[in-house]
Amino acid sequence: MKSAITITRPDDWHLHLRDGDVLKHTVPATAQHMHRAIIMPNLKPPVKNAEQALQYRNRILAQAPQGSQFDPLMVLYLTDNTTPEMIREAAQSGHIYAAKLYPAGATTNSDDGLTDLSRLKELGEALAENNMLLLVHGEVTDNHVDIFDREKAFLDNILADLVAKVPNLKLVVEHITTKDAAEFVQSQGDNVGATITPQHLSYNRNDMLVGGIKPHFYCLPILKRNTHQQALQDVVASGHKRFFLGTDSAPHAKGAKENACGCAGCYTAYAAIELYADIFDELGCLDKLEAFASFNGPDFYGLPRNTDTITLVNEPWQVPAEFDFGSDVIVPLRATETINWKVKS
Ligand SMILES: NC(=O)N[C@@H](CC(=O)O)C(=O)O
Ligand SMILES: [Zn+2]
Ligand SMILES: [Zn+2]
Repeated sequence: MKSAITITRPDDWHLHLRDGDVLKHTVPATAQHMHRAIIMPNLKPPVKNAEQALQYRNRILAQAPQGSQFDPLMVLYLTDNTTPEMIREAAQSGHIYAAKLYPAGATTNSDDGLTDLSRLKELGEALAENNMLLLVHGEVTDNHVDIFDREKAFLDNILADLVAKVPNLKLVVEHITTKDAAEFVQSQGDNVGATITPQHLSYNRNDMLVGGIKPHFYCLPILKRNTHQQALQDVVASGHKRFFLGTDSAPHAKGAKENACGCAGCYTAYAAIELYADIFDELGCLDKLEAFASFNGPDFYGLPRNTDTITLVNEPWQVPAEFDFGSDVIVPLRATETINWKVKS
């Protein structure tokens, strides 16, 4: 068994930092080991234009630890009022790399998301022209579509068509959860990639539902059956270069998770790279960790790879039961459990 592994410094290509006082906690958690992170714009209210994105970026940078090189890569939230001109302005700002599609109603703070998906062609063309990516929360929201089928329905009914209509658009299917999504991305050309979270690699819906309902496993898209989990594990173990690290770390206060109507999202940023190292180790593919965490993301985005390294050592440690975020208490994924890998400081 390996006792240490040194990899190029990773980045997180899908992260929720939230806003306000919690930035004091969320920003250092990610900045401790990640150089860059794609910052999700689903605030209340959302980050809808370049000016709001740059202001949000400054609030994030104000909380980065002294001497940190942390670079928040900002994202525009697409609404029914987003115009190609707004996309151009965002591109010119120098800090906004992508726009995010939240089908209205699909997930946390998506109410202002796009309702008229026929506009995707026009918006996608504007993004491609400005060298920006489209990031998608890939689930349909139709009431009659079962929650476990919503990702596949989105690929079949919306995404396949968009890729065909705007083939030069770089597009990331975020936080994929199904064999269908893994196959969809593999079947596409170089402009379609995907992020995979620690929770979707580690768990399936039995973990969430057998023996009692466990709200800290509830995230969107929802955990699927074990055959889908297996397909995600297989694709990372294969080392496919269009799949990369995106934690989707999405903290919600303990009381909002342990609730009659609990919020969707798992908090993983406290140990992001360690969680993935644990999973890859268990899958017997630690040799694939560096590309997944540190090469595939920047290569897909067309950004330089990081040049420094981090070292992970095999030193088991126990995850706290809770993190104190000032006025909120956050229960992390794998609370009280043991993680085998630790970044050497
Ligand atoms: N993944 C989640 O379950 N929740 C995310 C939103 C999202 O990424 O869909 C959040 O912002 O809480
Ligand atoms: Zn999402
Ligand atoms: Zn997310």
